[in-house]
Amino acid sequence: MDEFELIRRFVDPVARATRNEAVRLGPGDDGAIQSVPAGYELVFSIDTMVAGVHFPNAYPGHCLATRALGAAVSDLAAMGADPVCFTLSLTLPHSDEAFLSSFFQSLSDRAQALGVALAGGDVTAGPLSVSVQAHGQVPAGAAITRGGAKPDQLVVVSGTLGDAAGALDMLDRDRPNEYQGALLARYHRPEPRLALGQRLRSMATAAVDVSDGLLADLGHLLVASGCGATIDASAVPCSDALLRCAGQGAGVLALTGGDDYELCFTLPEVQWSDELSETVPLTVIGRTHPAPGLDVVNRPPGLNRAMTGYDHFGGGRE
Ligand SMILES: Nc1ncnc2c1ncn2[C@@H]1O[C@H](COP(=O)(O)OP(=O)(O)O)[C@@H](O)[C@H]1O
Ligand SMILES: Cc1ncc(C[n+]2csc(CCOP(=O)(O)OP(=O)(O)O)c2C)c(N)n1
Ligand SMILES: [Mg+2]
Repeated sequence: MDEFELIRRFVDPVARATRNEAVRLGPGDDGAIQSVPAGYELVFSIDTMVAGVHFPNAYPGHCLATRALGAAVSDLAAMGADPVCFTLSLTLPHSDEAFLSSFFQSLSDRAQALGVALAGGDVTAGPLSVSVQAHGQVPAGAAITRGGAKPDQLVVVSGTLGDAAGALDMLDRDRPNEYQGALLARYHRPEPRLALGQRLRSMATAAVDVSDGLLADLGHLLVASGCGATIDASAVPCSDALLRCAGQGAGVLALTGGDDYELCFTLPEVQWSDELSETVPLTVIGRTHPAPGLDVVNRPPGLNRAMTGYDHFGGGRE
């Protein structure tokens, strides 16, 4: 199958199935055209996933599609944006039909569920990697950035942390038990917290999605905001599945493991209410303060000072 047949057979049907009215021109031209309503701003972000780095070298096409799209759209959630469309850059060692059908079928299903249209992309031959640029929109001025946290605000996280990192050493398991299966699902199928991000638009002062690890990503938020925080490690939410699979190791995974794509955000205390947890459970894990730095109390066994999260040039989890 040549490049153009691949586009005709696999890309075009997904573009048709996911099409929305904001995409005025989809795949087929030199560029795509997206209309942004008056009073809105475009939010966009690109993420690349490389075989052997972000996913195992032997990885089913359908898992790769859900993982790459979920991770990319998660950045829109962290900004409080409404998802609109995406472009896809695919580098493939060869045009394997079975792999491509599985990849594009799952891409189509997931894109429809997340409300993003495939607007364009690129296909090249080479070592397997996938880049997804996600586009969203927000009312002008309403995006949540990493830089708005102020001292004496709550530090909150969604869902549970450490699950996807807990799955790393079971990725090649044929028959996972129920708990291992739950962790693997978190790794293969990231769930961008879109509804939460949109809800937080008028409330959170800063937000980040947890891709590298909580300590690393919250650290980025604090540096951007020019303040510090103290968090209680024993308050960081871990799933039952992680506790059963990782035991004593769960605490370190929750603080330093990446790939969960939960949101971590700061909130003035007056904005806190239980009903914020409607779409996903939320947990207050600490509070910001004027002095820079991230302090962790009730540190779990095995957490050393240098561990924060994934660094591509620092040898993985530091
Ligand atoms: N090659 C690059 N060119 C321009 N900006 C970059 C590049 N790599 C990273 N950045 C920017 O640096 C910031 C941090 O990147 P990253 O850690 O990848 O963010 P995220 O976790 O949201 O994907 C982002 O704002 C991103 O746009
Ligand atoms: C097979 C495999 N999958 C996943 C990981 C863990 N991992 C790889 S990259 C990464 C960080 C997230 O990727 P990055 O490109 O930094 O995403 P971004 O922060 O830009 O969203 C993590 C936690 C691993 N070590 N091995
Ligand atoms: Mg990135």
